[in-house]
Parts: sequence; structure tokens; C-alpha cells
Amino acid sequence: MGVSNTDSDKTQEEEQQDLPKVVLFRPPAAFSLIDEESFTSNKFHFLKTYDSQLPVDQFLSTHSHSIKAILSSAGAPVNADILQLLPEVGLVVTTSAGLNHIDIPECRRRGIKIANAGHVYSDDVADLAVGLLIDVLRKVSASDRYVRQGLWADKGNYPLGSKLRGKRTGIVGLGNIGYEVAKRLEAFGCFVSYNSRKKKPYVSYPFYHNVCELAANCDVLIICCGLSDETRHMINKQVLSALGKEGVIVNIGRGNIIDEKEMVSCLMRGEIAGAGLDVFENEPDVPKEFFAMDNVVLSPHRAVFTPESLKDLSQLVVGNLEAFLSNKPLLSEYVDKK
Ligand SMILES: O=CC(=O)O
Repeated sequence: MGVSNTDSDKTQEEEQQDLPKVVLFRPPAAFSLIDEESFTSNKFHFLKTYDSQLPVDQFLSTHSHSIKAILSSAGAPVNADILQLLPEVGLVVTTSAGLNHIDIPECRRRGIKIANAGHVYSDDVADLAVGLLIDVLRKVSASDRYVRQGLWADKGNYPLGSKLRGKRTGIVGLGNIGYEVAKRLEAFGCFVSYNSRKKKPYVSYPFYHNVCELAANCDVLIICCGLSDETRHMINKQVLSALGKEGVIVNIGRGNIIDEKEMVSCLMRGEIAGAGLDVFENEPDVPKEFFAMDNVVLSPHRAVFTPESLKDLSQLVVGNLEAFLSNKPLLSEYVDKK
């Protein structure tokens, strides 16, 4: 007769079998940027659909009763079809600040909580937003190329850029990130106004209910809001025309908030002056037209990531999952906006 293992005799694999499972459908970008180990815990075990030979639905049915939570990221949608296969799931954690890849109404209908990256990225994104703006205005990347190509000596000085101080800047979306951008721009001597779903009682910046009116009264628009049905292509031809030919647009939100085709046309026709873009409609594909434009600064959707923000993120993700599994309050629960 065999002797059953005591707890202390269990292999690591057997111990992991007993832990609550957190499922992943795609490796979050963060996993390849810092050590994946920093997202692990002895309170849960990751199940990765992408490590299995089984079709996803079969994999989920096999494990459906042990999967208590989902770890998602901007490229890994959590939709009704997936949730339906996971009756025990009570939490979706995403490594992103944005939630546009999660079917929030379906989570609510199923009583599933959601936690996102909270404030961990706000400083870094805000820094990059201002960095992109300064780069466009002062032509930092373009003049760097000029010097490297040896054109300074051949052709003389690069054309002047434009001053940041005194610019009328419009923040679209005054959440955590938008507020951090506003504080930085104030310190640079810019005038700040904003558009949001609602006027914020805690700031005295002028509020524009209508984004087109905001654009008409600003030299710069900085897109800091999330992507939703209401904000998709909110920055359209009309808004870009209102911003005008001296106007600069910066986008650190989501590509689809701007009608990208219209933005390309406006830039080509000189109907706006420049753009600083961290996000695009069909990432990683970027409209080729931008490559020849020295008044456009491009960044590969990296505004949120620094080694420091990733370390904070890993602690937050693990903290949220552990809190949920021990019935404690989440560290960065997403609460629906009224
Ligand atoms: O874009 C990145 C994020 O939403 O975290």
C-alpha cells in the first residue's frame, strides 16, 4: 500500500497545483521588461493559455473551477465569451492604466471586480507627455538628426523652435495622468485648461465641456483620457481645424481617440503644426507618412514604462491578487464613474 505525501513532502509542482489559479491569455509587455518572477507569489499560481497545446476554450474548461482571477494587459481582451467559460473568476487585474480591452459591463453583471495599474504610471506618462511637447516645439529629435547627419556644418543652423512658456495648453481628460501633466505645464509657465466628462471641483483651471471649444482656445492639446465609445475618434477633423495651423497635438492616451487619417492629412496640409505621439490606431503599425515629417515625434507606446514604474506595478499586481484571494480590499480597484 502506498504512503501518501505529507505537506512537507510535496514537490513544488504539487504545491502549485493546490494554489488558486490566475489565468493569462498573453504575456503582458511588463513580463519581458522586468523579471517575470517579480509578479509571482506563494499565494497563487499563474496558468498561461499560451503555454498549453490545448485550444483556449478547452484549456479554460479543464481548469475553470480553479481559476479565480485573470491577469490581463492592454493587448489581451477580456470579453463576455471568455468570462462565460470562467464561472469562478471574481477579479480581473490589468497591468495597464487603460481599461478599454475589458468588457466592464459584463464584469459588473457577473459581480467581477476590476483592478488596474492605478497611479503607478502617472508620473512617467506625464513626464513623457511634456517631453514630447518640448521635443515638438523645440525640435529636439529633428535637430539631433540634423547634427548626426553632418548637416550643421554643411547647411548651417537648424531652424528655431517655439517657446513653451506662455502656451495655452488644453488637457483632454483630467484624471490622475491629466492632472500630473497639468501640474508640470503650470510649472513651465503654461496656461492650462481642460475638457473632461465633468468639471472637477478640486481645480481652478478653466473647464470646456466641448473639446472643439477647448481646441479653439489652445495652442496645444494633450490627450490624456481613456478610450471608450464616447472618446473613439473624438479628436476629429473639426477639432484639429479648431486647434489650427499653429497648434500641436500630443497623444499619450490611446491611438483611436484621434482620427489618425485626418491627423495625417492635417499635418500634410500644414493645418496643424506638429504632433508628439506615443500611441497609434494600429500599433505597432505607424502611418508611413509620419516618417518624413520632422514636426512629428514618435514613441513606441512606452510612456508608462520605466524600471521604477514596473517595479511598482509588480508589487501592485501581486498585492491586488493576494488581497482578493484573502478577502481584503483591493489596492487599486476600478470604481465605475458616475
Ligand atoms: O498605455 C498603457 C496603459 O494603459 O497602461
